[in-house]
Amino acid sequence: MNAPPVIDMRGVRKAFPFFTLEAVSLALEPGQIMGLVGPNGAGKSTTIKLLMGLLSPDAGEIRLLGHAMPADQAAAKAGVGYVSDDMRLFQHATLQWHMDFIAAIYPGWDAGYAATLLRRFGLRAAQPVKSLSSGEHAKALLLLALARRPRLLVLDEPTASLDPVARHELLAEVMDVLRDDRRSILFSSHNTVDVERISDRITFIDRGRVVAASDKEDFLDRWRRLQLRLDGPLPALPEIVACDRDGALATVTVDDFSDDLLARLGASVQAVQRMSLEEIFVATVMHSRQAREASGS
Ligand SMILES: Nc1ncnc2c1ncn2[C@@H]1O[C@H](COP(=O)(O)OP(=O)(O)OP(=O)(O)O)[C@@H](O)[C@H]1O
Repeated sequence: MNAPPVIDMRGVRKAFPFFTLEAVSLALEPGQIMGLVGPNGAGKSTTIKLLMGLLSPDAGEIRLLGHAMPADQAAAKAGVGYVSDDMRLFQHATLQWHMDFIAAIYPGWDAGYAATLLRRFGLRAAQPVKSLSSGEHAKALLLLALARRPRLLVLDEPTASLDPVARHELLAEVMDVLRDDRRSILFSSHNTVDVERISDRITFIDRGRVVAASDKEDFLDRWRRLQLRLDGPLPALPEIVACDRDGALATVTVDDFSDDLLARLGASVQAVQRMSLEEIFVATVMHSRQAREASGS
């Protein structure tokens, strides 16, 4: 029998006075890492707070490790390590105090791994939390979540306050977690380089809606930027997402690229370029905004 999804959100809606998260569905299988990517204010943190039972949905269903949320959140959270950048530790206590506190609550606490992470992250257990820099604070939160060895890690913008070296170390640790193929990770970011590096699944979200969701490799395989020389108008093909034309020369962005598409373009193709996840993200968001503006939604 297949293991149930670790995250299963269906048709979730949450309305705030100036923002609505609408029809959000997410599914994450055991052993996978999903990047939830969106611009500022897209609804990433709101989605994660709904998933963690910190907000109640107006509509839709949420299951976390098989438990209905928010009703069964105590059972679900025993298996989830959650870190967000608005979390605060006890300012006057040391990191060691926090490690002892978490170890007393969670039976899965791995003291050896915590000691390894302390060294790797360059943290000192005896240091009071109030004297940590913001990057050290972020690393301390991650250490406390990782060393519990949870089945699911939920990381809201885990690399936002880290320098490039610390980001690299953190992502290496995160990937290490997945050596155990029953563990899974959901992390949100607007850093597409990080997401491209470590994700299996990617969900793009913009203005409260999921605008694309796919395996990372599918995204990278499907999208291309074409340099064309055209004699007449560009044919209206469904794969064309954007076109920047200057006389006979055009740069065309396409989704669902194929050799057959090249034949249907009826143009002289000067170059076919693969696109980075960042370019795909920007093209997807701009295309979805144009479609929404055209339909008035
Ligand atoms: N408790 C709340 N009450 C009212 N509005 C809220 C509340 N929480 C979030 N919002 C609004 O919901 C929208 C989405 O916020 P959210 O924090 O989910 O975005 P985000 O994608 O995580 O953004 P960022 O990358 O900037 O952190 C924003 O416009 C925000 O103002």
